[in-house]
Amino acid sequence: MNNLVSVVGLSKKIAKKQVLLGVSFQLEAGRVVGLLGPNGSGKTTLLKTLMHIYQADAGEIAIADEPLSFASKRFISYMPDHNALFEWMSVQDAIHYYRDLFSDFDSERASELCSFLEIDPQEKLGRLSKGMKERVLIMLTFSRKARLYLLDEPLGGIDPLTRNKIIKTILTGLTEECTIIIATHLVKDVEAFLDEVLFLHHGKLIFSGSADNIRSEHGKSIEEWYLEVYQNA
Ligand SMILES: Nc1ncnc2c1ncn2[C@@H]1O[C@H](COP(=O)(O)OP(=O)(O)OP(=O)(O)O)[C@@H](O)[C@H]1O
Repeated sequence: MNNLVSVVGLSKKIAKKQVLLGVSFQLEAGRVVGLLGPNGSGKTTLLKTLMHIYQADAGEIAIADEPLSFASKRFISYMPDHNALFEWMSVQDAIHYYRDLFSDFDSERASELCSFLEIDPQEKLGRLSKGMKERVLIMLTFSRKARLYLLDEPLGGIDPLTRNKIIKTILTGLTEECTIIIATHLVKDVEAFLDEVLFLHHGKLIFSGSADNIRSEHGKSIEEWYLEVYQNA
């Protein structure tokens, strides 16, 4: 099977700090991938580089067999780790904003997700709690029919009920044509539904592999394996 994402030798410096160094990995379509690592390990920087917000200093990135360029954004749906929308907007305004920006935006799906996630489209974003803002962002992200979904800490600081709804939304968004990358340090919260993992440590990829192999070859949960790999890094 062809790779949907190919990253070879990716390096990136920010403000003279080497944030990513020689990162290489390949991902097939139809996978949920955990981009895991402690605070400051480079997860957000890697997602922003895949989203073409940051330019790599070195390395090659290809998405769906095309070298990464500004045009790649047409098939990448990105959920940032904070609300990047305007506080004065209503949810409905945000839906219209996304619909105008992205030709793959599915308004019917947005409406279904608003119902499922119990989002009131008339509500102003500035008045929503953190958990409700996360629901709005996940609704917008998965209302697009993208090939690659990049989610930055989608479960950080939210209650278990909201977390379950967000996880269900992520899993119903998975098709054979797309891949979902979830950046998080909350390994336990995501490990049950990951197909692959990437472990980042001080900007280097110190482990990549399939979740099934970790369980069968090493006889460990992903969290146990994560702790062991980082203790020895
Ligand atoms: N704009 C910036 N200016 C200076 N340093 C930066 C900037 N952005 C990131 N860094 C540094 O790069 C490193 C990696 O940051 P990054 O946000 O990618 O890590 P992360 O794994 O996503 O962390 P977290 O889990 O805390 O969100 C950190 O040491 C951070 O301080």
